[in-house]
Amino acid sequence: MPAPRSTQAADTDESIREREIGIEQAHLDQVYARLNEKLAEAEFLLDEASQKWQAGTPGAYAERDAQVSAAGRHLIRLTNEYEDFLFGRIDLQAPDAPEEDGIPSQTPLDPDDPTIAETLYIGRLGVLDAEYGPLVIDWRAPAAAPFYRATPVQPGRVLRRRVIRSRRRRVLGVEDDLLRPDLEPTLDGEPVAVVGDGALMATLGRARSHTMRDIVSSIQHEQDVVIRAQAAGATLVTGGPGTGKTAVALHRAAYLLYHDRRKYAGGILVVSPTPLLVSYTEGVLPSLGEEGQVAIRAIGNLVEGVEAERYDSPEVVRIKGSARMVALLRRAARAALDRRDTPTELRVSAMGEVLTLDQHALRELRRTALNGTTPLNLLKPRARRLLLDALWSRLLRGRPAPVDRYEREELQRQRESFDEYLSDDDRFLSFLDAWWPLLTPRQVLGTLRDPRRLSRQARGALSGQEVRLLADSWQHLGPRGEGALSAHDAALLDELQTLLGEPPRARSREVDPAELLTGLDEVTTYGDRIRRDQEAREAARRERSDYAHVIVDEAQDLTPMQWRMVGRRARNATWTIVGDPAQSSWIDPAEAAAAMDETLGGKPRRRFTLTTNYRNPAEIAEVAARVLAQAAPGTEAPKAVRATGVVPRFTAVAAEERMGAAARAEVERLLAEVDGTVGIVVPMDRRDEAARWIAGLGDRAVALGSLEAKGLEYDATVVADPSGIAGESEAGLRVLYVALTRATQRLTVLSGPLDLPDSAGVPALLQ
Ligand SMILES: Nc1ncnc2c1ncn2[C@@H]1O[C@H](COP(=O)(O)OP(=O)(O)OP(=O)(O)O)[C@@H](O)[C@H]1O
Repeated sequence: MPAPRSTQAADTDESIREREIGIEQAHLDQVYARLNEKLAEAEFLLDEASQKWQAGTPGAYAERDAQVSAAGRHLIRLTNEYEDFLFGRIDLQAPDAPEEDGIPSQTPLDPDDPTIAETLYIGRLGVLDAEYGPLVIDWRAPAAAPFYRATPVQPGRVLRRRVIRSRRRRVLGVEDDLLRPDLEPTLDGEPVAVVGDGALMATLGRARSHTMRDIVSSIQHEQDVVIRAQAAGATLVTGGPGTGKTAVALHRAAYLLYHDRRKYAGGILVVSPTPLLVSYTEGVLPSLGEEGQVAIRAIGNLVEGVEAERYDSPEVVRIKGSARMVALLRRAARAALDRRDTPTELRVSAMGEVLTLDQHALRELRRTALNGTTPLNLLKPRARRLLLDALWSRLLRGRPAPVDRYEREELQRQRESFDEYLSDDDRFLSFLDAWWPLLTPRQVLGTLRDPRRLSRQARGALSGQEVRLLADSWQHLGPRGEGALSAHDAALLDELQTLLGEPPRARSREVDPAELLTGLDEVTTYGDRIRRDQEAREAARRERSDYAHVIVDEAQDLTPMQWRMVGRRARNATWTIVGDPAQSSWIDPAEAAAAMDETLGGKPRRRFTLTTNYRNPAEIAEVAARVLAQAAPGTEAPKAVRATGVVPRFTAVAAEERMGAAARAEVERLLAEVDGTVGIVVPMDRRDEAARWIAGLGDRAVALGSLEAKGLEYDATVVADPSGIAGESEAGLRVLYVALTRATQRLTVLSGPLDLPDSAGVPALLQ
């Protein structure tokens, strides 16, 4: 909160501002001079390393590559960070104790001393001057914490906090908060200057684009506590819309990497609900100097090779998401071994005899093989062994048992050559492949298109109506499961993958060392080197299935099946889980909460709540709260941090056919009123229609289905057909709450006759 301003007798506000900007400019110039030296150093290292190719030994190549890669990364970081590099300053009282383990004391020697004894600058990365003194402190370092944590109630040593706004190399402005105005702090014997109206409000008022910005210069106290919380077990964060959960989660990823890079080298996975939210948030981590170690994935794209392209109806989601699917899939996987062309008899000749296993015998063998929980594809060797045993018993049938050691040894030798002979026998081998086929998850899913088959696997788990809905949702799939899938299908595929196991892979080709050398020779330009480095990291990330830390955004929407899927990637991970039950579009939040609980197992949990809404002005938050009261009675809405004086507009059309024209007119009006983006949110089945309504209005305007709006925000939003959104499913009111909380400046609610608007155009749901 902005503190009262101290006055400076002789100077005008403007000249004080200019002078203070000049002071910060001088510091920034110093920082850039140092950064330039560092850049030159990184470039030199790159050059030097790339010239080492002549050294010729494998060791020299390895060393050269390591240097190229390290210097390249350093260079990327430096050039990335060149924008808006330095953003904060704190002026501190003298500490009561010296630093311990590099962490300065946060308590003052004398709380009533107005003298500023130390000044620290905070930026995106730490920069030391040539004498190793700190020119800029990394925002994640312990010494930077007071920049975020100090409040007038608990100022610690901070007398003045300054946010510095810069573009490229120019300081544009400063915004100060005086934490102890009662003391009238002094700097070098002069009263300290205080400029501006508070940095937070200036930030919140800025126009939004289609990508999220980092909040590194204005993280608030309660958010900072979460970002820096120790990552043991699971960190659970709840908070209403706009409280910064997504922003905090991403900054926490950057913080954890800074804090313990080695520990998190195993990678951090951020699970997001939609691809739209992934692309919206993707730029935040690079802006914080972190990207390589963090994978941000939509929940539907977590399974390698699967891109969720379809949406399921809420009724189908309810079935596919439920833990009841586990038993069904287990049965389906086993049943998939039996296909129309599965052989019903095995007939081979060995040792001069024809040996046969009939359908009954084969069925018994399969039952024995399936006993236990080993993944099916890994059971093929066991199936082979059981077949050989059974054939051997057939061969021995009627023969006398061996009587002495010599006969027993002879029999053993015969058995070995019997096994050897059949293991090479084409007939036996093609029988084995047909009788115990290696299955893919898609193949098993494909078998469930058949309602009769599905109904057999679903006995006791699903009702007849549920079986029909499920089978219908897969009718478009081909016989081997080929075709577009939904995010919920992806979780089923993942479950199947576990049930089936990875079929043994073809061995990778031996690499000719000469080929490697040619590859190195080709790496000539800086761009090549960086690209190769990035490709290698990308490949490593793709292969990764066990992360060191997993962050789940919009966790309230994960179904039990999705929790199982994410859990498989986090067996040894610590967690950060952020969400808001009042925004859940999953029909049974209690079942999902239980699934989360099971996934986390015995891991210790720490809970945090975020309470301030930084997105919606109070006027919009008030309208949303009316739906919250119905959607999640008893839930407290977060407190909006600002008001704009602009109340939401309610517009109603008398006939449904007029909805399109009215929506277009409203979007046009809002485009003229705000500088940034305008989103129109409609029920899921109207999103194509809505896209036509706003066709040609430019890329500042976007049409979204209700579920696609999750986590996103726009300068202005039109929520059309609110009762349509609320009626989409049993979770519809919560989805409407999400839709109503997307705007940073303006909101229009557009109703049709079915919304039963009153004379002021306010739909029944919001009256
Ligand atoms: N400390 C802050 N300083 C500046 N902006 C902030 C701060 N905290 C949050 N914001 C802004 O508020 C908006 C909402 O943040 P975010 O999307 O992280 O909230 P959320 O809790 O995830 O919301 P939802 O639950 O609706 O998805 C974003 O524009 C974010 O940049």
